[in-house]
Amino acid sequence: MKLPGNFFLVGMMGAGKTTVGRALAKATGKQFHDSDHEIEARTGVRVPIIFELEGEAGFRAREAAMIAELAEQQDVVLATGGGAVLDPANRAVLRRYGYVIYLRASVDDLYQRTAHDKNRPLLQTANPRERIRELFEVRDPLYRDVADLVIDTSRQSVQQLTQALLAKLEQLHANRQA
Ligand SMILES: Nc1ncnc2c1ncn2[C@@H]1O[C@H](COP(=O)(O)OP(=O)(O)O)[C@@H](O)[C@H]1O
Ligand SMILES: O=C(O)C1=C[C@@H](OP(=O)(O)O)[C@@H](O)[C@H](O)C1
Ligand SMILES: [Mg+2]
Repeated sequence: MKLPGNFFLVGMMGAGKTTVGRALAKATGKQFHDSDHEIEARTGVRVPIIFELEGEAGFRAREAAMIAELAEQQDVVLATGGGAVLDPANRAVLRRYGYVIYLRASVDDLYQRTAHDKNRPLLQTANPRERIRELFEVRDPLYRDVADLVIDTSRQSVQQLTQALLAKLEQLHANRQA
Protein backbone atom coordinates (compact mmCIF):
# COMPACT_ATOMS: atom_id res chain seq x y z
CA MET A 1 0.00 0.00 0.00
CA LYS A 2 1.26 3.47 -0.86
CA LEU A 3 1.18 5.51 2.33
CA PRO A 4 0.26 9.13 1.67
CA GLY A 5 1.54 12.12 3.64
CA ASN A 6 4.58 13.24 5.56
CA PHE A 7 6.35 11.41 8.38
CA PHE A 8 8.24 13.44 10.98
CA LEU A 9 10.66 11.80 13.39
CA VAL A 10 11.23 13.23 16.86
CA GLY A 11 13.20 11.98 19.85
CA MET A 12 16.42 12.38 21.77
CA MET A 13 19.93 12.56 20.32
CA GLY A 14 20.88 8.98 19.50
CA ALA A 15 17.29 7.75 19.21
CA GLY A 16 17.93 6.93 15.54
CA LYS A 17 15.91 9.67 13.81
CA THR A 18 18.44 10.21 11.05
CA THR A 19 19.16 6.50 10.50
CA VAL A 20 15.59 5.19 10.74
CA GLY A 21 14.26 8.21 8.85
CA ARG A 22 16.49 7.43 5.89
CA ALA A 23 15.39 3.76 5.91
CA LEU A 24 11.72 4.70 6.22
CA ALA A 25 12.01 7.10 3.29
CA LYS A 26 13.56 4.37 1.17
CA ALA A 27 10.85 1.86 2.15
CA THR A 28 8.02 4.29 1.39
CA GLY A 29 9.49 5.91 -1.71
CA LYS A 30 9.42 9.33 -0.06
CA GLN A 31 12.08 11.99 -0.14
CA PHE A 32 14.28 12.13 2.95
CA HIS A 33 15.33 15.33 4.73
CA ASP A 34 17.25 15.88 7.93
CA SER A 35 16.94 19.38 9.37
CA ASP A 36 20.52 19.33 10.78
CA HIS A 37 22.00 18.19 7.47
CA GLU A 38 20.03 20.79 5.55
CA ILE A 39 21.21 23.56 7.89
CA GLU A 40 24.80 22.33 7.45
CA ALA A 41 24.42 22.21 3.66
CA ARG A 42 23.08 25.76 3.50
CA THR A 43 25.49 27.37 5.96
CA GLY A 44 28.50 25.34 4.86
CA VAL A 45 29.49 24.57 8.46
CA ARG A 46 28.80 21.78 10.94
CA VAL A 47 26.27 22.13 13.78
CA PRO A 48 28.91 22.51 16.55
CA ILE A 49 30.39 25.52 14.74
CA ILE A 50 26.94 27.16 14.57
CA PHE A 51 26.57 26.64 18.33
CA GLU A 52 30.02 28.18 18.84
CA LEU A 53 29.39 31.21 16.64
CA GLU A 54 25.70 31.93 17.28
CA GLY A 55 24.94 30.09 20.51
CA GLU A 56 22.11 27.60 20.97
CA ALA A 57 19.55 30.39 20.34
CA GLY A 58 21.07 31.08 16.92
CA PHE A 59 20.92 27.41 16.02
CA ARG A 60 17.28 27.13 17.23
CA ALA A 61 16.24 30.04 15.00
CA ARG A 62 17.81 28.33 11.97
CA GLU A 63 16.21 25.04 12.99
CA ALA A 64 12.71 26.55 13.28
CA ALA A 65 12.99 28.19 9.85
CA MET A 66 14.25 24.94 8.31
CA ILE A 67 11.51 22.80 9.87
CA ALA A 68 8.81 25.24 8.74
CA GLU A 69 10.15 25.03 5.19
CA LEU A 70 10.70 21.25 5.01
CA ALA A 71 7.52 20.19 6.82
CA GLU A 72 5.34 22.00 4.30
CA GLN A 73 6.61 19.88 1.43
CA GLN A 74 4.66 16.83 0.28
CA ASP A 75 5.50 13.16 0.65
CA VAL A 76 8.63 13.61 2.72
CA VAL A 77 10.24 11.90 5.69
CA LEU A 78 11.85 14.51 7.94
CA ALA A 79 14.31 13.68 10.71
CA THR A 80 14.28 16.60 13.14
CA GLY A 81 16.99 17.44 15.68
CA GLY A 82 16.43 16.27 19.26
CA GLY A 83 15.68 19.78 20.55
CA ALA A 84 13.17 20.74 17.87
CA VAL A 85 10.17 20.00 20.10
CA LEU A 86 11.24 22.65 22.63
CA ASP A 87 9.71 25.34 20.40
CA PRO A 88 5.89 25.29 20.46
CA ALA A 89 5.86 26.70 16.92
CA ASN A 90 7.80 23.65 15.69
CA ARG A 91 5.40 21.32 17.49
CA ALA A 92 2.44 23.04 15.82
CA VAL A 93 4.04 22.81 12.37
CA LEU A 94 4.86 19.11 12.78
CA ARG A 95 1.36 18.28 14.00
CA ARG A 96 -0.22 20.21 11.18
CA TYR A 97 1.66 18.80 8.22
CA GLY A 98 2.16 15.10 8.93
CA TYR A 99 2.32 12.07 11.18
CA VAL A 100 4.72 12.57 14.08
CA ILE A 101 6.71 9.53 15.23
CA TYR A 102 8.53 9.50 18.57
CA LEU A 103 11.52 7.15 18.58
CA ARG A 104 11.99 6.34 22.24
CA ALA A 105 15.16 4.94 23.81
CA SER A 106 16.52 4.44 27.31
CA VAL A 107 19.11 6.85 28.71
CA ASP A 108 21.66 4.00 28.64
CA ASP A 109 21.03 3.28 24.96
CA LEU A 110 21.14 6.98 24.11
CA TYR A 111 24.43 7.34 25.94
CA GLN A 112 25.97 4.32 24.20
CA ARG A 113 24.86 5.49 20.77
CA THR A 114 26.24 9.02 21.19
CA ALA A 115 29.28 8.42 23.43
CA HIS A 116 31.94 8.66 20.74
CA ASP A 117 30.32 11.33 18.61
CA LYS A 118 31.80 14.82 18.79
CA ASN A 119 29.12 16.31 16.58
CA ARG A 120 26.57 16.92 19.34
CA PRO A 121 27.58 20.13 21.13
CA LEU A 122 25.13 19.65 24.03
CA LEU A 123 26.90 16.41 25.01
CA GLN A 124 30.44 17.80 25.10
CA THR A 125 30.39 18.00 28.91
CA ALA A 126 32.22 16.26 31.75
CA ASN A 127 29.25 13.95 32.36
CA PRO A 128 27.32 13.38 29.12
CA ARG A 129 25.24 10.56 30.62
CA GLU A 130 23.86 12.90 33.28
CA ARG A 131 23.22 15.55 30.63
CA ILE A 132 21.21 13.04 28.57
CA ARG A 133 19.21 12.12 31.67
CA GLU A 134 18.38 15.79 32.35
CA LEU A 135 17.40 16.48 28.74
CA PHE A 136 15.30 13.30 28.64
CA GLU A 137 13.36 14.38 31.73
CA VAL A 138 12.42 17.72 30.18
CA ARG A 139 11.79 16.47 26.66
CA ASP A 140 10.09 13.07 27.03
CA PRO A 141 6.70 14.70 27.86
CA LEU A 142 7.06 17.04 24.86
CA TYR A 143 7.84 14.18 22.46
CA ARG A 144 4.86 12.25 23.81
CA ASP A 145 2.62 15.27 23.51
CA VAL A 146 3.40 15.94 19.86
CA ALA A 147 3.54 12.30 18.68
CA ASP A 148 0.88 10.32 16.82
CA LEU A 149 2.99 7.20 17.34
CA VAL A 150 5.53 6.18 19.99
CA ILE A 151 7.94 3.35 19.26
CA ASP A 152 10.50 1.86 21.61
CA THR A 153 13.85 1.40 19.86
CA SER A 154 15.62 -0.69 22.52
CA ARG A 155 16.96 -4.03 21.26
CA GLN A 156 15.46 -3.41 17.81
CA SER A 157 17.55 -3.10 14.67
CA VAL A 158 16.98 -0.26 12.23
CA GLN A 159 15.45 -2.77 9.81
CA GLN A 160 13.06 -4.16 12.44
CA LEU A 161 12.06 -0.64 13.45
CA THR A 162 11.36 0.33 9.86
CA GLN A 163 9.12 -2.71 9.34
CA ALA A 164 7.30 -2.12 12.63
CA LEU A 165 6.77 1.53 11.75
CA LEU A 166 5.37 0.68 8.33
CA ALA A 167 2.80 -1.62 9.91
CA LYS A 168 1.82 0.97 12.53
CA LEU A 169 1.60 3.77 9.98
CA GLU A 170 -0.63 1.68 7.71
CA GLN A 171 -2.91 1.02 10.64
CA LEU A 172 -2.97 4.69 11.64
CA HIS A 173 -3.76 5.69 8.07
CA ALA A 174 -6.55 3.08 7.78
CA ASN A 175 -8.08 4.28 11.06
CA ARG A 176 -8.08 7.87 9.87
CA GLN A 177 -9.82 6.87 6.65
CA ALA A 178 -12.53 4.94 8.49
N1 LIG B 1 17.90 0.85 16.67
C1 LIG B 1 19.21 1.08 16.77
N2 LIG B 1 20.01 0.16 17.35
C2 LIG B 1 21.33 0.37 17.48
N3 LIG B 1 21.97 1.49 17.04
C3 LIG B 1 21.23 2.43 16.46
C4 LIG B 1 19.82 2.30 16.29
N4 LIG B 1 19.35 3.41 15.68
C5 LIG B 1 20.42 4.21 15.48
N5 LIG B 1 21.56 3.62 15.93
C6 LIG B 1 22.92 4.20 15.91
O1 LIG B 1 22.94 5.26 16.86
C7 LIG B 1 23.70 6.35 16.37
C8 LIG B 1 22.84 7.60 16.37
O2 LIG B 1 21.83 7.47 15.37
P1 LIG B 1 21.20 8.73 14.64
O3 LIG B 1 20.34 8.21 13.54
O4 LIG B 1 22.26 9.71 14.29
O5 LIG B 1 20.29 9.32 15.80
P2 LIG B 1 19.59 10.75 15.92
O6 LIG B 1 19.47 11.33 14.55
O7 LIG B 1 18.25 10.44 16.54
O8 LIG B 1 20.45 11.55 16.85
C9 LIG B 1 24.21 5.96 14.98
O9 LIG B 1 25.52 5.45 15.11
C10 LIG B 1 23.25 4.86 14.56
O10 LIG B 1 23.85 3.93 13.69
O1 LIG C 1 19.02 17.43 21.11
C1 LIG C 1 19.44 18.53 20.67
O2 LIG C 1 19.19 19.62 21.24
C2 LIG C 1 20.24 18.52 19.42
C3 LIG C 1 20.23 17.38 18.63
C4 LIG C 1 21.03 17.24 17.41
O3 LIG C 1 20.35 16.40 16.47
P1 LIG C 1 20.16 14.80 16.69
O4 LIG C 1 19.00 14.62 17.63
O5 LIG C 1 19.88 14.27 15.33
O6 LIG C 1 21.44 14.29 17.27
C5 LIG C 1 21.30 18.62 16.78
O7 LIG C 1 20.10 19.17 16.29
C6 LIG C 1 21.90 19.56 17.80
O8 LIG C 1 23.15 19.03 18.20
C7 LIG C 1 20.99 19.75 19.03
MG1 LIG D 1 20.00 13.16 13.65
